[in-house]
Amino acid sequence: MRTIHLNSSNLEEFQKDAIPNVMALGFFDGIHNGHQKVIHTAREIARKRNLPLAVMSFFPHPKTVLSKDDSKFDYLMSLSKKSSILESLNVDIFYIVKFDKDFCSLLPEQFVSSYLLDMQVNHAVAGFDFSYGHRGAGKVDSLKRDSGDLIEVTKVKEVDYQGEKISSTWIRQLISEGKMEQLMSLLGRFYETEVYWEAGNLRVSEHFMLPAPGIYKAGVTIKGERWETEVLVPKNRMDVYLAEQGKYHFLPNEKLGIIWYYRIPIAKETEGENISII
Ligand SMILES: Cc1cc2nc3c(=O)[nH]c(=O)nc-3n(C[C@H](O)[C@H](O)[C@H](O)COP(=O)(O)O)c2cc1C
Ligand SMILES: Nc1ncnc2c1ncn2[C@@H]1O[C@H](COP(=O)(O)OP(=O)(O)OP(=O)(O)O)[C@@H](O)[C@H]1O
Repeated sequence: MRTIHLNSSNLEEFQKDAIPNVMALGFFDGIHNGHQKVIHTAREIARKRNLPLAVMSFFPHPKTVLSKDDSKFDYLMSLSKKSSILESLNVDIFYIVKFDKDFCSLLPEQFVSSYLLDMQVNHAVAGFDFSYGHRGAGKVDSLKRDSGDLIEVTKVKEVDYQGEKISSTWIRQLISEGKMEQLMSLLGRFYETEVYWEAGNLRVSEHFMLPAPGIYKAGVTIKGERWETEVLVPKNRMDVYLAEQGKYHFLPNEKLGIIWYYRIPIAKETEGENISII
């Protein structure tokens, strides 16, 4: 899979380089079951039309550019984690478009012309609520018209769970409430946080979330190895502590994956205490 960072200054070079493709569109933070439906639909069309499958996503998240509130945005995964999952879904080209003030002021037709038609998109696939162009004025139902009827469009119906739309926002909320056991139904897997060893602590990597403070049953993965243990998330939600952490010898900046299963209920009286499982 080729990963290409697109922006207004290198766009022309990649327009020249582009080949006819089928493209899935959206931010895809977490690559949940709704996102997977969009990507699988696009992959099926690409296979039938014997064209490469592209995914076009944006970075940073539109909300960090559009909203006045500059509080930290809770990404579910880093771009490299998103890239490795897209590769496992047999995506051929992953475009990451720089989402900045200039980009977000593009009119819908301008976005379709420069980022889809000029990038040789023959067939676009997006979910029912995908929006594009200034103020999100472009909707998936207007995409074919905005392309002058040159792009075939497939709209993916809402994928819901118990009647609610599966969304990255819902997943962020469940993680912040520590309801990790519910994520399998929305993500199709347990949520995994990347952490790294620094100066005697396991710190959360950028663009990953930690669950609410508490003690969790979790899987730990490092260099292909995996074992089950308990993991403490303290109130500062910056570091994590593995049960019997002292017995491991991690290298500086060594990365681990924490796969969260469920929060272990603890008796009320010990709630506030400095729980030591180390
Ligand atoms: C080229 C382009 C420009 C966009 N400009 C805006 C914008 O000015 N305002 C906006 O609210 N959304 C804009 N969006 C839509 C955002 O990508 C996002 O879908 C929208 O903010 C709704 O977010 P949601 O996924 O949380 O519903 C733009 C999208 C694209 C592809
Ligand atoms: N539950 C869903 N069912 C069908 N399509 C979806 C679903 N959720 C998102 N999509 C589609 O997947 C693509 C990526 O979605 P995107 O990440 O932009 O939105 P989201 O998952 O709703 O995230 P957020 O909650 O942050 O807005 C878009 O085309 C969107 O329409």
